[in-house]
Amino acid sequence: MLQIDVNEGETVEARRVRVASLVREQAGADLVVLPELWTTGAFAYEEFGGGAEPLDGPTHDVMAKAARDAGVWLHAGSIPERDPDGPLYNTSLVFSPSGDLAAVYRKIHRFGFDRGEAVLMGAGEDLVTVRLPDTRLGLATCYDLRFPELFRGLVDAGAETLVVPAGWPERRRAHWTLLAQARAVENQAFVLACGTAGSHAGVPQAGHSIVVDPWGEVLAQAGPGEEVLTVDFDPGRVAVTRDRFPALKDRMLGLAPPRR
Ligand SMILES: NC(=O)CCC(=O)C(=O)O
Repeated sequence: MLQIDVNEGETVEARRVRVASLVREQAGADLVVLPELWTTGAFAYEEFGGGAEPLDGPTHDVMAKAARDAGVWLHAGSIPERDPDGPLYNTSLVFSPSGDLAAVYRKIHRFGFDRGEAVLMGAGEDLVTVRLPDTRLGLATCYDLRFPELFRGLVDAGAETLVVPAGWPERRRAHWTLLAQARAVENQAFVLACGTAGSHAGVPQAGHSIVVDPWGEVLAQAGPGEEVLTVDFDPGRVAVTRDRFPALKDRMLGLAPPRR
């Protein structure tokens, strides 16, 4: 996971080139993950319009090439997407090792309540999973981490590794670690939660990207600054955990609401 520093002292163009080179350095990895809105910064609301790009825009092109050059699956984090026929979206892109766009996920839960992303961007409507050779990824973005029903939907669709690019603020770092572990334990899945470092629009970022296993153990956690967090895990542990402790099979679906 590449925990990118999103300070304002760097242009979007320079950051794209720098991040592409970091991706290339990961040749030999199976999967590389980037954070949410790392081009503009997740809280740089004024930059969303100017920084927005179509799905086949410059970030797509640079990241497709980086994935191909490195020969890795690449979750390229998210971009502010300009849909020619609609609003902006906070959209994640996943590339195969041959550089093909394998999946697109538009963030479903927008952050900001009555301001920021919540009013500037449209809400995605579709759950997205991606088949990799050894696991199925389930895609979510940042604030989505607070909504367990989204993750249950991904698990029902076969997800075993839940990938959460984020731009999580330092102020709520305790929630970040707790929620990443909760989503892993309740879904008996790996959680790869990749945040940003630095500060933008006056919002210090939490960093502390985290990898949690299906038993809720933290396999690796980054510090506060820019960092490449490398972790080795066996995706087969999901099936073993679900088999030995089959709590997911005890779900009681369709419970009736209380009578009064
Ligand atoms: N970019 C985001 O979705 C921020 C989410 C956040 O700050 C929170 O859930 O807390």
